[in-house]
Amino acid sequence: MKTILAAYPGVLKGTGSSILSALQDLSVAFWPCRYKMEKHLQVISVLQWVISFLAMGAACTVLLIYMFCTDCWLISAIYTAWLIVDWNTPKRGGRRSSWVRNWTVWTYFRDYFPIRLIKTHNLLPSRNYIFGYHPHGIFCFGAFCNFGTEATGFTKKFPGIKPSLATLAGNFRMPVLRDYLMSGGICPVNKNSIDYLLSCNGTGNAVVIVVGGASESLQCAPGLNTVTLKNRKGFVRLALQRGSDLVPVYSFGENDAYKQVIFEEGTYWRTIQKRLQKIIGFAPCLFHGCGLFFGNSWGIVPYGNPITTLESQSQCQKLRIQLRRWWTCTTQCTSGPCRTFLTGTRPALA
Ligand SMILES: CCCCCCCC/C=C\CCCCCCCC(=O)SCCNC(=O)CCNC(=O)[C@H](O)C(C)(C)COP(=O)(O)OP(=O)(O)OC[C@H]1O[C@@H](n2cnc3c(N)ncnc32)[C@H](O)[C@@H]1OP(=O)(O)O
Ligand SMILES: CCCCCCCC/C=C\CCCCCCCC(=O)OC[C@@H](CO)OC(=O)CCCCCCC/C=C\CCCCCCCC
Repeated sequence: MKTILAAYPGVLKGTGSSILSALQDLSVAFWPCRYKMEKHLQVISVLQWVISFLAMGAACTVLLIYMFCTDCWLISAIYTAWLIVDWNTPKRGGRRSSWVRNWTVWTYFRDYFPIRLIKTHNLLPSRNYIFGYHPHGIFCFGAFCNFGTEATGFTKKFPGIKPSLATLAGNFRMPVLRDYLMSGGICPVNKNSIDYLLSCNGTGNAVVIVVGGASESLQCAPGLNTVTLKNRKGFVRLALQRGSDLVPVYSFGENDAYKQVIFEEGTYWRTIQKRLQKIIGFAPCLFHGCGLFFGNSWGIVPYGNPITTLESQSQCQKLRIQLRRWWTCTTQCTSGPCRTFLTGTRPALA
């Protein structure tokens, strides 16, 4: 504000200088309050989301069951009936709400880090896409903000493309959370849900898969860019089977949101973490961010480090040519890794 006011001193010379100094005093008086208010709103926006991520599913489930034991049992009964009727909606394209995706709270969420989405190539609404997103980080802030909301302007940058961020199917068994997730266009990450979007939902679909998944979140720490990709071929197989294009997406800074105690492979705690992850689906990461009131204290508020998400060129054109050669060679060989590939249906290579 001061810079703008100072930019016009020539215009307000003489009698105007007292007005200018009064305006500058006024702006100084209000400016820190406005700036602080913005920062507080940003922290609250991120904190409410992290608490929702961690506790909304469990909390709503407990509340629904508890309400059955109160005078409000009818509300629980009606919602439960709705849940049964609506059970498969998440796997059938969900229920996206542009109103929820455009909530102002997501702009404060974006500005906290800040999160930026950089477009490098156009995408065609006549095609379907699988975005391979990396890295997971702890809570996939970049994936959620860019593809679960309109805060970074996805629809403006990619007109005609509908992003569907894929997350663990277990989330869609949680009352209220399932509806909240679907409003952001978020869908289950299982095969039949992705298949539906790529083959029964028209074109212009972009299914965003955080390829490394929960196991990749166990590898994240500030400054590290470890991705879990080696044995992950399912998303490629799906793209080939459905004739969709693959788009690599990388979020620089995603791993800088929290600090994590990373246990060495083979140690007792690492084994416990991986076993738990297999059982419960999500990764029991030992992480911390900063506190709510004191900057140097520990808490679940992420560190405000920039997250820059880069959407790269659709790789399918190159991939198609390579795979055409690979497919030709595999159909002539009957042993080795090719057999694995041969068991899949023939990719729809154009
Ligand atoms: C405006 C709305 C506001 C709402 C706000 C609400 C509050 C916030 C609350 C809530 C969170 C919001 C959401 C944030 C974002 C979260 C992001 C995630 O959830 S990342 C986890 C999902 N990504 C994966 O699991 C990747 C791996 N999965 C896949 O690629 C696909 O599932 C698929 C079908 C392509 C897998 O194909 P294949 O079965 O051939 O598997 P192959 O590519 O060989 O990879 C094997 C790995 O994939 C896992 N996998 C396979 N199917 C899976 C499935 N259905 N679910 C989970 N993992 C699966 C396996 O466990 C294995 O992982 P192993 O190596 O053991 O750690
Ligand atoms: C101020 C209030 C804060 C509320 C804190 C409640 C604590 C709840 C503890 C554990 C529940 C965590 C539920 C996580 C739900 C995950 C939903 C999801 O979709 O995750 C996606 C998944 C794959 O992408 O993401 C991850 O796996 C990344 C890690 C998620 C962070 C989980 C951190 C849990 C930390 C410790 C858990 C301790 C072990 C819990 C055992 C539970 C036994 C049933």
